[in-house]
Amino acid sequence: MTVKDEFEFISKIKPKEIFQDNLLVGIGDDAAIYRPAERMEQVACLDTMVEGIHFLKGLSSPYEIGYKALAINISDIAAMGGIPKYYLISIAIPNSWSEADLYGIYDGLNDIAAHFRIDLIGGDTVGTEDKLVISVTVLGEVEQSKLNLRSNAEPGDVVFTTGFLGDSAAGLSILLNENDKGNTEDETYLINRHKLPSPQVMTGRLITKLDRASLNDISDGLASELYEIAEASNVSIKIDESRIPISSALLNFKESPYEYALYGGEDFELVGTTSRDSWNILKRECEKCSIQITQIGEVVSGEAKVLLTRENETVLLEKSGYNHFKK
Ligand SMILES: Nc1ncnc2c1ncn2[C@@H]1O[C@H](COP(=O)(O)OP(=O)(O)O)[C@@H](O)[C@H]1O
Ligand SMILES: Cc1ncc(C[n+]2csc(CCOP(=O)(O)OP(=O)(O)O)c2C)c(N)n1
Ligand SMILES: [Mg+2]
Ligand SMILES: [Mg+2]
Ligand SMILES: [Mg+2]
Repeated sequence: MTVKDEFEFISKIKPKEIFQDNLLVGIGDDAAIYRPAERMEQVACLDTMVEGIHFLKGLSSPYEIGYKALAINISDIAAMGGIPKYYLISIAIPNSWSEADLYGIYDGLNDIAAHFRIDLIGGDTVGTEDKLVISVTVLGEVEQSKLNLRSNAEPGDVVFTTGFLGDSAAGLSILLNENDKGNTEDETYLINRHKLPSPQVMTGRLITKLDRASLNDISDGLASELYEIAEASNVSIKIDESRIPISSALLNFKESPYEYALYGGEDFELVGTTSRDSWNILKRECEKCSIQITQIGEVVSGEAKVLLTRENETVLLEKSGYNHFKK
């Protein structure tokens, strides 16, 4: 690794500002200690990004890699309706990465951490011979008995999603396939949707206030996330393709954008279900906060499956999406 001194490196990446009052011991001892808030459940998640699998060094800057590594984890906390509070980083660094690259990664981490007011409380730094690997753990809190589980869907529910879907996959396709990348405003928008996701914490918090909701963040693609909800809840989900929210940039990029929206992944938007009454409340609350949220279908009783209506024809949606071991 190109870091000259592990201890100097750690002292340089130690945050200058602490956001959470309940942090008792941060970076600098054997482990961090924080005091959990009363009447809240603790929520924890970990996702890893691997060079060559989740990003390519030539196509994403260190800043973007750091930013996304934390964003995708905050997104999992959002999918539990939680408030992200603390994070830990494990980073394995090969020789081909310079010290400046590493500080770039931490600049990206710091920016999104400051936005959500979450504190870096620890981690681990090791050298490796091959590719850079960055693992992030995020810890957060959510109100007791208000858990937005994948198993919470019930027949009669409205199926909804936030934001636009498919943009990230289109951005990746531009990055991988086009010689002149990001020449137009649309291309720049799509590439940024891929590199700098916006975890939907505020929407997750609004959903936590509802009586009951099932919720997932979209990392592997809409189809895959819907199947997870259908299987965990043992219900059928019916969606209408024409209701899937597609950005004008994606429409301009691709005549048939739905493949990206259904199977592309890495949107880091939320998809979920809730009762019709709660949906009306949620829609109003989102409108007040200028959050885009769209009904795309409904839950019906029946075996665990996902049905797609396309031009008046209803078909079984292919259970496909990103899978690390099926290429
Ligand atoms: N290697 C592992 N060891 C233990 N638990 C794991 C491992 N990989 C995934 N999990 C757990 O399996 C569940 C599903 O993981 P994953 O599909 O990666 O979720 P997500 O798509 O929301 O990031 C989560 O509860 C996660 O913590
Ligand atoms: C170079 C490159 N190739 C392909 C992809 C696409 N890709 C990689 S991982 C992934 C799915 C999400 O990652 P995963 O590790 O499965 O996240 P999780 O579901 O655990 O949140 C996708 C769509 C990419 N981002 N970069
Ligand atoms: Mg995961
Ligand atoms: Mg998830
Ligand atoms: Mg995830």
